Amino acid sequence: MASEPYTVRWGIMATGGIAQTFTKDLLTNPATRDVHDIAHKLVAVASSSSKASAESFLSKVKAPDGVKTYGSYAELVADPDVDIVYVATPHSHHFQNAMLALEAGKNVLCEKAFTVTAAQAKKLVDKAKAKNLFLMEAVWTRYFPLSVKVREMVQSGVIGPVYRVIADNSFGKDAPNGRIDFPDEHRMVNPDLAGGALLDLGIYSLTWLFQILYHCQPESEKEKPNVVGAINKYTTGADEMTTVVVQFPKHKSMGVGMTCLRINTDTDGHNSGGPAIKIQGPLGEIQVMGPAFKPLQYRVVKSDCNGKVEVIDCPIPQDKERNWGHGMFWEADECARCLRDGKKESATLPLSESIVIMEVMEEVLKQGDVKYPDLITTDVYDPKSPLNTGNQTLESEPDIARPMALSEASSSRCQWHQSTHGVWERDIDECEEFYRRSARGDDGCYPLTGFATFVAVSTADGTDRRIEAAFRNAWVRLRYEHPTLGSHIEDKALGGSKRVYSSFEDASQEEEWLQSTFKIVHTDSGALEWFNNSSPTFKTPTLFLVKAKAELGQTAFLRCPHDLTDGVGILHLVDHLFHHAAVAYEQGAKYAAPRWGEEQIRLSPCLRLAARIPNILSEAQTKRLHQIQKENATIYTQQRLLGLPSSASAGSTSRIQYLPHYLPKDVTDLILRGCKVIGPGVSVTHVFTAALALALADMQLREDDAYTVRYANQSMINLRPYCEPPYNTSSHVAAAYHTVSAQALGIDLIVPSKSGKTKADGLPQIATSVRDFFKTIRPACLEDDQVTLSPSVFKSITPAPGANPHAVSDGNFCPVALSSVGNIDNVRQRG
Ligand SMILES: NC(=O)C1=CN([C@@H]2O[C@H](COP(=O)(O)OP(=O)(O)OC[C@H]3O[C@@H](n4cnc5c(N)ncnc54)[C@H](OP(=O)(O)O)[C@@H]3O)[C@@H](O)[C@H]2O)C=CC1
Ligand SMILES: O=C1OC[C@@H](O)[C@H](O)[C@H]1O
Repeated sequence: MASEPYTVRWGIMATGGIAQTFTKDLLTNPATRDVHDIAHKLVAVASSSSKASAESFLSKVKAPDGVKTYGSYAELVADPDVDIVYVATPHSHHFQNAMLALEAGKNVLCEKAFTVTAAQAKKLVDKAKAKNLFLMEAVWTRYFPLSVKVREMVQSGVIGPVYRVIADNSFGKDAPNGRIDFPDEHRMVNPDLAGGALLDLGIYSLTWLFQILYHCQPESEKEKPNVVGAINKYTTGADEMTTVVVQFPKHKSMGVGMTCLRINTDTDGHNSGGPAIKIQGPLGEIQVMGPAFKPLQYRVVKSDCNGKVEVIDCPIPQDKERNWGHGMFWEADECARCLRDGKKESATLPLSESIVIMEVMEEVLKQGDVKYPDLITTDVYDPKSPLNTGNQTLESEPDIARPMALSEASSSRCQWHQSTHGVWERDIDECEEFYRRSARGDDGCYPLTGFATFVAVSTADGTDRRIEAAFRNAWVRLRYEHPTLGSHIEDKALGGSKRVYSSFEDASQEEEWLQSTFKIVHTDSGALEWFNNSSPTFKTPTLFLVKAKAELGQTAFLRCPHDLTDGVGILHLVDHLFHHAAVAYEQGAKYAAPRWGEEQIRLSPCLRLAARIPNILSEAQTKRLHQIQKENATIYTQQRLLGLPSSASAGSTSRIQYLPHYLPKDVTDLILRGCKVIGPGVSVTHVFTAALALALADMQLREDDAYTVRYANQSMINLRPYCEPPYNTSSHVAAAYHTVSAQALGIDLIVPSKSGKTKADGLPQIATSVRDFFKTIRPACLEDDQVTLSPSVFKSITPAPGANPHAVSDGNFCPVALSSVGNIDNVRQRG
């Protein structure tokens, strides 16, 4: 009678996609793949989000009764019934999670990519050795009988010495507008989760290069490769297309490994394009049909075969009772046999080989300038890392969903914290990054300006000096009240950007700041003319007090980088400035100077934090984002779009020109009454947007026949009211708290024919459509999509690093938008 199989007791860490697939494989009957010497038992599963997730996981995988569920990874690794932990979290988490299990004395099977850096991989290996535990990277493909057979053929010299291996593992996820069809938060493209083509998919191309060119080298001749890599980066900063050349000079061999998120290895889904992997020797080649991670067929093409290609199918055995079989059970079987035989690593993928592969990937990412955040690249183990805890504390065991948990984790980097004495810093968010990258090269920043003109009532001697002194004091006070005005963005040493604020330690520092940011300007032209034609570029918030010879009044121009405030915010700041100036003017020499060093408590957080936007979208939100992006794509692509014809901008200078329009009260009243006549809820903004579209239609070239054009635009939404207190108040107006609507507005208009009407028409109907659109995008609450999707929307329109955001790709089309700050009376609260 055959002896009882050796049974391994598994603990599953995480409840995502691959954890389910793997566990379903574990639950298949080994006899269905002709395995009788070992068996698997599922004893526990843990979710870092909640115990409920672990419970729902069990029903999804149709687990037998009696499997334990945990709401934290820490509890799983402490379970004495677990022999081995399968780590099925994103790459970003592998080092901390695997270490958590090893430290607790558990054997570990860790999903690929093993870690984010080679140093992390080495630390795991050292820990496993020190604790005498089994550790293996879950590169399941290596354990396919197909892989075993191909390695055997190579080693037996069927095609002679292998000189070259070419392998590709690419996913066709190209999407409109330069996007890739994964939300930016998805682990495939999100740098916070170590996303990118190489670590996720390219690793399989490297698996083929390595299992043939490196693994099959005799031990005594093992040669690490030279590495050359090329990377195209995606807007998130992760790699979207990567090619790796590994060269083994002593063995006269080379491998080319490719991966991409825009094109498919297998164009038609039937492998008509040929093999994903070609293993080439002088006597022929072995072709492996893709996908590289789950190959089901290989072909042997001998140089003397006269067109007779040997084709071998290797289907994955199915457990008919469970109606399942994916191919991950073979790596699980390997773990079981190693544990049974007391082996601490798998000979099929030795740990030293996993480390060399990590070194290769790290080198390629370095050559391509892909950088991951410190939190996930550190090789210092921290059991309390949010990567281990999901930011839950075991004591309270809150049952919170993942989005908030991660938001907390990454938000810790977005929180202001003191870095050195008197200096505070925090990471920036997507909104700030958008404005930062949208700056034109010749401007210091993406500028935003608020200004107001005033007339001094007094003509007494010294009034002018008193006004100057009042504005100077008011400017200092404004910065003290809104210290973020004294901050700037800079690059972090290890990638990414941060906002930095330095307080003043003495009067000379305050004076130095005033010298560079408070400017009195005397001009012979008008103030606005000076602004349009002569105002200098600036990098940090600057106040220009302009005295125009020909004008009675003076004008204060407050200029800020747009990453630091928004349209509504700058008006509030101007309002506050004038309030302080009035008080300082009144008080004269008695006006109290601020006490620096205590203002930092008023530093404003980024929008993501102020509105408590989760870092990860829920499944439903992701779906909605996708849906909206699809709808937007049709809005922007299915019609001729309305813009300024190139002739309209002929002769214009590159400087933005501000043109004031003063409407007398009777005209304003007429417009307001007209809005009401059009329909309930129709506002000036709606009517002006409609009028803008019509004016543009009037400017289009007339053709013999009338034709349809589309006015398309995404409008700005003020999110300040939806931020948490106190960020919803005017105490935090030195912060960009607005967003671009997720949905695009698309309105079709008719450009009349040459012989038709003189003007395009339909204003009431267009204004009503604009009103309806604005209704749909107005956030109902903090949890509204417009708030939650805001970072994703900003990310999707952020220019790629190094790209010129102002380059016009279509000379005939220059989009036009109307930005409205609404009723200014709402802003003027301070008199
Ligand atoms: N071998 C293979 O064929 C495949 C391997 N993989 C690998 O498996 C790993 C996981 O991939 P996959 O299952 O597709 O990913 P999923 O996003 O579907 O699942 C990941 C799981 O990790 C846990 N997790 C913990 N922290 C986070 C976080 N901050 N963000 C997201 N998830 C978190 C979650 O489980 P919980 O909330 O329960 O803790 C989540 O469900 C990756 O390393 C990937 O490379 C993926 C697909 C195929
Ligand atoms: O390991 C993997 O293989 C299959 C892919 O679908 C997945 O993205 C990747 O993680």
